[in-house]
Amino acid sequence: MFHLASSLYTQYTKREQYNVLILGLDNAGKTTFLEHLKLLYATPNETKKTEGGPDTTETIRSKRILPTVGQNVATIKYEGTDSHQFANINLKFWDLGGQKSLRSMWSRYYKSCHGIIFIIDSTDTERFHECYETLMEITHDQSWSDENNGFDFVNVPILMMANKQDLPTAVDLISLKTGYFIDLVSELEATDSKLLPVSILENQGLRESLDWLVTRLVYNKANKMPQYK
Ligand SMILES: Nc1nc2c(ncn2[C@@H]2O[C@H](COP(=O)(O)OP(=O)(O)OP(=O)(O)O)[C@@H](O)[C@H]2O)c(=O)[nH]1
Ligand SMILES: [Mg+2]
Repeated sequence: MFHLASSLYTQYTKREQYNVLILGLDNAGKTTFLEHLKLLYATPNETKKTEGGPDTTETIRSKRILPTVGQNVATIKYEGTDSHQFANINLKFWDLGGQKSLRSMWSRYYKSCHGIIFIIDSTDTERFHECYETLMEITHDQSWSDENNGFDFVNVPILMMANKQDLPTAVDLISLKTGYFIDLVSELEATDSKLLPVSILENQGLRESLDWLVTRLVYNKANKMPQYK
């Protein structure tokens, strides 16, 4: 009885926290994305920002973002587009360096993550195959295997963001799905995944992307319990 009461108390007074990894090749836009999120959403210790908020695009453009060596971490208070849905959720993001020599470090974070955001530079057609191979390595990594649960494959939702859609050379979503990434779409069929077009720099599609991810994180709770903070 005490356990039941205490777990109900926790559920109603604490926020759920989900850990999300931001992965992708170097120059995809991962750190730019994290910087945008920090401007778009309040942090757990802040109150809600003023109506309208800062102009994220101009603020981000004025920042000099260097290639990441190591990690950037930030936690935000999630607010869905529909404010009644999914209240009391924190998202903790890890933005990891995407250079080839740094990718072997990613798997250390898989066990503790609840979801993955994989960012693709939609203009970098020469490296689409590398994107595909990198995603396949992530989903088949042995760190996911868990004898207790019988998993030997990725068991968290994967949101792929086809970034830099503001540029004229960007490949659009349909062409990506039916052309360059057709194998990817069929390989990931059984996985909880989605490919969405975005422009991080222009702040296009970011809230919608997070809404999809949060819905899936909550749906996957039975496999990966959130932390309560
Ligand atoms: N045009 C355009 N440029 C973008 C967009 N998002 C990011 N960039 C640019 O892409 C470049 C790389 O961005 P980063 O955020 O540093 O990329 P990263 O994925 O963190 O790279 P690593 O840290 O090396 O793994 C920067 O010059 C950004 O301004 C976008 O939506 N549109
Ligand atoms: Mg970076």
